[in-house]
Amino acid sequence: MSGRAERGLPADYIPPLASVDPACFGIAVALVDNRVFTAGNAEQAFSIQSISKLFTLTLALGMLGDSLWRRVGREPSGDAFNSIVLLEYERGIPRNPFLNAGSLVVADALLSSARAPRETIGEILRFLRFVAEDDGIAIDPVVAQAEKATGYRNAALANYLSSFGNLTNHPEHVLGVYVHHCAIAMSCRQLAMAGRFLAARGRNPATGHSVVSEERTRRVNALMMTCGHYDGSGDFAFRTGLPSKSGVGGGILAIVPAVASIAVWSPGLNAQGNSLLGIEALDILSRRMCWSVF
Ligand SMILES: NC(=O)CC[C@H](N)C(=O)O
Repeated sequence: MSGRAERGLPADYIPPLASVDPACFGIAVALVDNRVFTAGNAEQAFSIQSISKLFTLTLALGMLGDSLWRRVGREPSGDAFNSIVLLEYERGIPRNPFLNAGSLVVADALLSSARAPRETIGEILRFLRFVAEDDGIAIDPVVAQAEKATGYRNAALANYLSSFGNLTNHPEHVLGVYVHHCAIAMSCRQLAMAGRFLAARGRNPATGHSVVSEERTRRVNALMMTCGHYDGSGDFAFRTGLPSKSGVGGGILAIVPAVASIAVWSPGLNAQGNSLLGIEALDILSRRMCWSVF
């Protein structure tokens, strides 16, 4: 098999992602007993892309509670992450909050409870720094700018949502928030640390402080299991038995409830836009450690 076939190809529709070295591979495992294990390029920051959507969802649920579910569904779509077709059939209510359309609604909800896009972006970044206990986490402005300049499909989704009355802010502002949270750069170590509250029943296991309620982590984990890998979610659940969220930067955050938060990164993607080697690694790890929740 060629290297290309083994590793997949990095995303190229967001130009800076195409130039990331496909040979990179990193993994970090943060256990709820506070031990952290890393291997490979675990300290190198990469574009977390759609992994950011689980953090914006957590924040939005904290601010709006269950009223968010009037504007976005909780069902897997079986469609690509940037698909527009279902939106027409379902009258502007995205199937789930991890599809691009769904997370545009989540970004809109966050924007409505702040005053300006800049403030909302700052809030998302502060939340990530807080849960990861790491002030070094930042947005990559080159990635944000590139996605803004080339994101015609996301612009179409935002405008379409507006036509159904499911955005309350101007689509430009919602897209601004969206591309910036997708452009957050984090290492596997930082990401694994940030995911600990999902493994530790809503608490930071190091400090014992509550981040969100236990019930909310159960719900976010359930959505990750059913929708976290888009039209690859069923296969990922079948192989690993773990709630998990992928991004087109090649990162995956997987949660072993009550045990660990795992971040893995390899930029080459499979046909569904999920990290090919990342899935492979989580499959092996989950089986060897008997970490499937089933
Ligand atoms: N699956 C992803 O990571 C997609 C996120 C990317 N920012 C996009 O909107 O296309």
